Amino acid sequence: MEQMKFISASQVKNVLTFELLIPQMEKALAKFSDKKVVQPVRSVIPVKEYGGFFGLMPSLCSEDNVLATKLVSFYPNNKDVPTHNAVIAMFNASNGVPEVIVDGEVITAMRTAAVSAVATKFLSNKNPKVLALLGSGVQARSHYQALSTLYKFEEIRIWGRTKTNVELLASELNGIACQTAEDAVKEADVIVTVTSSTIPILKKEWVKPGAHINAVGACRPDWQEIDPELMRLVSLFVDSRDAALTESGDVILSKADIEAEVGEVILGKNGGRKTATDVTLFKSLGLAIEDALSAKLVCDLLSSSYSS
Ligand SMILES: NC(=O)C1=CN([C@@H]2O[C@H](COP(=O)(O)OP(=O)(O)OC[C@H]3O[C@@H](n4cnc5c(N)ncnc54)[C@H](O)[C@@H]3O)[C@@H](O)[C@H]2O)C=CC1
Ligand SMILES: O=C([O-])C1=[NH+]CCC1
Repeated sequence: MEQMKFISASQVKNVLTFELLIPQMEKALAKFSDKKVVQPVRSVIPVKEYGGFFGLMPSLCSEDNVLATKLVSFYPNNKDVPTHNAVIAMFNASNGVPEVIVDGEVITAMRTAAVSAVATKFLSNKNPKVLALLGSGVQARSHYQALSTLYKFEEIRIWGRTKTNVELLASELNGIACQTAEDAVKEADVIVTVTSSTIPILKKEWVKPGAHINAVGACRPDWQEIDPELMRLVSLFVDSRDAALTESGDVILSKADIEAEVGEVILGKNGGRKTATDVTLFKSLGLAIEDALSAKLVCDLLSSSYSS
């Protein structure tokens, strides 16, 4: 057997851009909702001693000849190493031989934000001007970059649990560090929740009519980021219905009705936002096919850069 290749985080960073990734994630969401992907809801085992979790995310998309699995850990209490770590193992779909291991840290950071950018493109009102970020970690930075690929925001408002991190991020993004989550979101057209909170941090009363929310944290059935009353008010879109009903505390505990998968909106099977004053919310949990198609894109970009 040929020696298996390894693609490092810095190699991923060198070739992957949001301009390339956002359209790829649009295709991933559409293929998923068009049932072109074989993918079980991820299995997750808690690592109770350390407050961590370990997830297995396999997927097959025969039309792209992609057979892969992401292995991802999330340890929200980590201090000196990243809280999310991953590898993506790519197998040859025609004979089952493993071919490439791709570092999954940068892919997880970028593909999650690229997916939120796609959801925002299909669900938000046109020309959003004020962006609010609740959280100041890896995904907050990545979401700013992905959304700024599509929109020119006039104001970036940031709130988080740790004041110094919020101030640092605000100075990096030329944004406004807010004292409270309410201050950050009350004028916002697009709101992104990217925290490791397990209890609601975004309240219904603060959100202006017409806003769009990307709710990205709270990936356990007993964790929440969003006030249940807000969940019941919004038009709710998800990446996967099955995953939302299995993994999302925000969906399960609020008993909010799911309007559609974002992939169904992309495919034209659902009309998305109904009125300019609706509040739309995309509940993101992360799909294995997003990782598989991102890793394929990285492999294709690297092989074209070697051959040119
Ligand atoms: N939907 C998806 O596909 C993905 C979701 N995620 C989720 O997104 C969230 C953010 O991830 P990262 O930015 O990579 O993590 P990170 O560790 O870099 O940042 C986490 C942020 O949450 C804040 N935080 C932690 N506990 C909090 C609390 N109780 N209240 C308020 N803020 C709190 C931290 O101060 C920090 O700003 C996590 O919940 C993570 O699991 C991450 C990757 C993919
Ligand atoms: O899709 C993903 O990689 C994750 N979703 C929540 C934590 C990690």
